Amino acid sequence: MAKRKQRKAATEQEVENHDEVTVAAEAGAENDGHTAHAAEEGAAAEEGVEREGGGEGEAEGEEGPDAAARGGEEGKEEEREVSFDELGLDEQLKRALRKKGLDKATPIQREAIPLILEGKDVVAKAKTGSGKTFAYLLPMLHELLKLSAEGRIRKSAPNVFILVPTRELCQQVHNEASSLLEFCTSKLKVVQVNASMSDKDIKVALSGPPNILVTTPACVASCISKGIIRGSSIKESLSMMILDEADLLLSYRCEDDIKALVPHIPRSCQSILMSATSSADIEKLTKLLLHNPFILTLTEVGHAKDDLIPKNISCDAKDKMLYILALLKLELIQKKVLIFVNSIDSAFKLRLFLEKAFNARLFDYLIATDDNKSKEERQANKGNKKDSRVSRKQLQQTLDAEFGVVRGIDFKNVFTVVNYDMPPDPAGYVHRVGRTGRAHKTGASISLVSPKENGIFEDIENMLKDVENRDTSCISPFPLLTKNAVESLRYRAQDVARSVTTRDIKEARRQDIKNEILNSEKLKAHFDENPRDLDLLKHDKLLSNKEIPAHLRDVPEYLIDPTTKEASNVVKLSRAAMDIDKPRRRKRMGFKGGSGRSSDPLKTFSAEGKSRRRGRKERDGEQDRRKRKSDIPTVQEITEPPP
Ligand SMILES: Nc1ncnc2c1ncn2[C@@H]1O[C@H](COP(=O)(O)OP(=O)(O)OP(=O)(O)O)[C@@H](O)[C@H]1O
Repeated sequence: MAKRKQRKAATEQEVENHDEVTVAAEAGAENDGHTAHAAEEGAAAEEGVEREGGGEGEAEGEEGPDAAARGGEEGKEEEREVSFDELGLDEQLKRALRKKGLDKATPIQREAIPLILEGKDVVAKAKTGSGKTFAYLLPMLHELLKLSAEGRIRKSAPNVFILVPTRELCQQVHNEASSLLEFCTSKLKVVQVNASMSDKDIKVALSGPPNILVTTPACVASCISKGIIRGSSIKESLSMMILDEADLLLSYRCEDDIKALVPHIPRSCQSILMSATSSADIEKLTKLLLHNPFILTLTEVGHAKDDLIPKNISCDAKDKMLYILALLKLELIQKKVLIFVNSIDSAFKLRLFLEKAFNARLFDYLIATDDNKSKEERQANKGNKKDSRVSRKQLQQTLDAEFGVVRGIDFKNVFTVVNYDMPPDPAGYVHRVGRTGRAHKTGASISLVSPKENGIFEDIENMLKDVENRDTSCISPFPLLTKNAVESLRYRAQDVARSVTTRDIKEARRQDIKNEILNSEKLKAHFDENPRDLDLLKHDKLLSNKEIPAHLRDVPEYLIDPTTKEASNVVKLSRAAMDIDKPRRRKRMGFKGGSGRSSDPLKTFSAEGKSRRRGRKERDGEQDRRKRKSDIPTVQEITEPPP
């Protein structure tokens, strides 16, 4: 009841404050919540909300305006902190949250959890890093714990499907759910299955069956078509379906797979859609899956306003290596650093360049790609119908490679995102910079902008101005890097860059694919049956293994200009203020080095495979020791998944 009063008050505030509900005002819609979010969501959602209001009486009628208030009043709501204890969650979950050190709900959690607990279908849109995963996991687990306590769990198929676009996200969501369940005494089972697993492994994972299945639409559709999951069992058991990163699902060509699932979803199933950006795809999915959904839109969708400091540096395209070297070598940006480039070859090239420039193979820097989508999509669209199956397969692989490792992934404690290459569109920028400034944390982003990229830079600036309702630029020039500092490194950068040849890049890619193959679960059976293949693969020769030129290893003191030294000291001081270098804190923040090395790449920045680590154990130990001694910045890269 108190909750209803609170919502009612918010509604009244909103009615007085028309201009905050910009979408409704622009659409010329009436001043109520239904129209406010319906205007953004399109006719389907509007109809949905109206049906909800009309069909379920007065209480439901109150919900609509509430939605608009939540969407438009986020600035005010942000100040009202709500602890998890106030949200009526199961005691076991509250304890789990306490153990994880989480106390206050983020705005999306504060708004979405009560709605989901009320049993509503919900479309929730909130910026990247706003805590959407717990916003659905917590109420979902609450419901399952309740059913379990009452002995009402149906057991012919999973009770909950969580569908995400990529296998990396499967793993991440699975880990998040497990991290909560490990503190619960009631035994609920969560599993993740994805297309890289063999049918046999999938069957084993699904035996039981688990309560919660985290998977991709393609994988669940394939399980149904192969009879691994029976449609009739889904109808009997499924009580909730969640689509996370829903704005990306359809760009992964998942529409047909989702459609194949629809006939098996029982009418009583509660559906939740989570998204970082608004798009026509969300509307399509809403129509396809949800009944009378409650649309929850938190403003500043996709952009962190107070918790992210965006900067830019103008430079020639050919000088980008020089600039990135200057930024990292002179320690002008805060670690951890996630560097985006626009192609896999560029990622390898930059990795080899930084490895040689830093003379190290461990990593505080992570290089990621995310660009090929538009190019591949264009190609796929060009193809005729006959080719469409092949294109789709190729596209899927490419898309996995580009977004799988980046969009939606919660890289722990990334402080700085660097756009070494500018993203192809503003949405790409939102997803990239969203890897920092997550939850209640701050972060920074730095974009290296060449004259050719001025167009996209302006588009991004305009988008940010619109989001923040400002006239002036939101991205300001990066102040810490002087011309002198850059020039002092030019010779060295050119020398190292020249030493990275096309052959080196090919070799690095080959090595990477080799490691993926060696670590592939899917190929394990093949290697067991064909040990000679494994042997050949293990012992093939390196194409090139050049030493790093000794004179490029360290920047002599006299080369660093005083202003840069000062800037570097400022960064170091703030690093010290954040306690990053204290061993315990480093460990908590997922930095490598020291004991207790974790193998979770999402937490540690390590993307190394198991056997590679085993094989290099000794050398790694030596490198760790060296790293602890001198805190050498280190490099690693994310590239494509195994074929
Ligand atoms: N209430 C909270 N307090 C502090 N940290 C939180 C809270 N909720 C979630 N987090 C942490 O915030 C980070 C971001 O959460 P999450 O990945 O759910 O964001 P998201 O909104 O799904 O982002 P994206 O759209 O990029 O996927 C995670 O590391 C998570 O553990």
